[in-house]
Amino acid sequence: MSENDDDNNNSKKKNKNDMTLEERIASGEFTKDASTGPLRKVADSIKSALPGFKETESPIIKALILSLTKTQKKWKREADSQMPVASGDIREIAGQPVFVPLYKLFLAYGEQFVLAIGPKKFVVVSDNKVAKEILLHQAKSFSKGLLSEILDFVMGQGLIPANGEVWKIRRKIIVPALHRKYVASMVDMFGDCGLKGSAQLARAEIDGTSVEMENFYSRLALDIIGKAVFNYDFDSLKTDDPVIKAVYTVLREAEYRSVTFIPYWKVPPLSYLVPRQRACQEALVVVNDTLNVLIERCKKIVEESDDEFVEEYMNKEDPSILHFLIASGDDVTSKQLRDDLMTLLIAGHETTAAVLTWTTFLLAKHPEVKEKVFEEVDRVCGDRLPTVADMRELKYTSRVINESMRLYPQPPVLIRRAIEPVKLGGYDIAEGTDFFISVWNLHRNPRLWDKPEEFIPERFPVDGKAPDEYTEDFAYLPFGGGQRKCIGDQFAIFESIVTLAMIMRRFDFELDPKFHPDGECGMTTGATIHTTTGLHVKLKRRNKHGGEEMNGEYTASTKESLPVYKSLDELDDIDVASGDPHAGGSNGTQSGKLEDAAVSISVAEQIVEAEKTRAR
Ligand code: HEM
Repeated sequence: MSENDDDNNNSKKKNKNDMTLEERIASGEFTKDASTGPLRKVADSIKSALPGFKETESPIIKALILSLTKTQKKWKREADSQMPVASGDIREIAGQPVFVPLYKLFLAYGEQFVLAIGPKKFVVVSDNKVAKEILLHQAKSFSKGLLSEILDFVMGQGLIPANGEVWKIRRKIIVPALHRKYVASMVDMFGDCGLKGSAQLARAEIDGTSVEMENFYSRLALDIIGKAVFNYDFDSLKTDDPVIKAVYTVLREAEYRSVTFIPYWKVPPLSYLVPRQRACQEALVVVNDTLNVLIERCKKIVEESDDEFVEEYMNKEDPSILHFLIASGDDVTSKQLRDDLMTLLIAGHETTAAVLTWTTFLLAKHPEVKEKVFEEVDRVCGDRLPTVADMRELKYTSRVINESMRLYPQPPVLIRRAIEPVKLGGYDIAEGTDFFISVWNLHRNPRLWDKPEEFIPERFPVDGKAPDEYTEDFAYLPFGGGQRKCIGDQFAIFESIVTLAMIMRRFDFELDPKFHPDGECGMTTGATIHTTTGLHVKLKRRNKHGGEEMNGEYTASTKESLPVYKSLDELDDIDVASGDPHAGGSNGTQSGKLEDAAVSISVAEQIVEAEKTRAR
């Protein structure tokens, strides 16, 4: 090859490197038939080498062309029985939320294709019938695969990553804990937390400052799930304590690992040498210490109580899932119990926070929908906290949440691995194949949805059944489907309805143009979809129908000098060196707070030391 050829190739490569994924799809790079392309090229070059070849009488040339055409057709038939392959390099999916390029590739390749990134291969599924096969009919042939590997450090054998017998046994034990009476009792707790949250928002409204709602919902959901799972009051709306910091460090690490392609943390020295890995290990110690103390405390209470364990058992003072599990006589190691609690904490926290964030974003962008929600919450809830009975009446609000989960599913992709050979959508699949079921693609597939990109809560009529995987034939999977379906779906829906109703009963809101000049907030992903900018809204008190009681509550709460909470990033600056777990202002005497949080504090102090060393 001459130097000129080299230069030409380089410049071609450079141009390709500069192209966006859309331009590369449009250029046909991905859709060219790789199996027949070379033969077509040979046939074409013979034809162009013989300008008058149509007229040629040469039987040899004719036979050659005929033979090439036949082989080309045979190869094409064979290629059609293979799944299309989108091969590329990591550029196609790095640096952006993974579900975005997967959607573009789905439009180019169809509803089932292989994504080959370097040595890794995944089958990407955007077809509801295939999703139904994987999740429902052939569920036993699939494990959580990569997800189990990614989440092992934090969830161990918890319900989300567990497989086989462990999963079967734990699911049977945990599901009864979320019984009807439990979920109903949680509605009151959601209301109490919503009230605290509203007070926080009222303060910002009076001050005229905008509120970053993604942070707000994350903290509110953490407070709720802490109480619901192990009766621990994080009180994160008011304080920034070391346990909260540790929980967020672990959560962020779980998200980071789920989007990082090279699992360097598996290399033993790196898990200690890389600062973020060391911080994660230390945070895990804090979280585990806290969980151990909670487990021991709960065991003691159960031992001392003479409650009889019956179906739908619930302790009035402590209705938590942990209390149910211990009272049920669940004979399990502390490690397994910790894995279960940690899994419930993570599963129930960021998901609900993300649903509330994106619902608020969509409502801010659609004032006509917002007005309808205002009308409904005013009419149904009046000036009292929402009740379980209201859940059936707040129909339009529910549909708004249903539609928000269609446009922004949390998580946007489900992960599976075939543990034996399977047949799917006419293709033979080998054991060990990894799958991405793109819920994002399913929820926006133009074959399955009318105007898929538009926010139309009315697509799910209020007088019809609430949409789920069965009403929509697996085209709608906000909580997954089949045997691994979410166990907290009802809990999460009620939590979202109550929180939204409480906030919207009290406040109107719009995007703060200072932070969202283009009306957008960007997307980035870990396990759930986050915004890139935060969700900054300006609040305006609603007093159209506000009765005395609510106005009273509003004034009383705003009199208290509530601290405006830190952003999640600012958690890194929290001063835990003082050893005061409630340095943010709380006196640490609320129900459920650990008296002996000192166990964690000493470890937290070490974290601070480690960070200081790192900063130096
Ligand atoms: C809006 C909030 C929530 C959303 C969108 C959501 C979504 C999901 C999805 C899609 C799955 C299936 C994952 C898969 O098939 O790979 C799942 C599983 C699970 N979810 Fe949720 N979830 C939410 C809230 C909760 C809550 C509040 C809890 C607990 C209190 C919870 C506990 C779980 C557990 C334990 C599993 C694993 C079930 C199993 O594999 O057997 N989730 N969730």
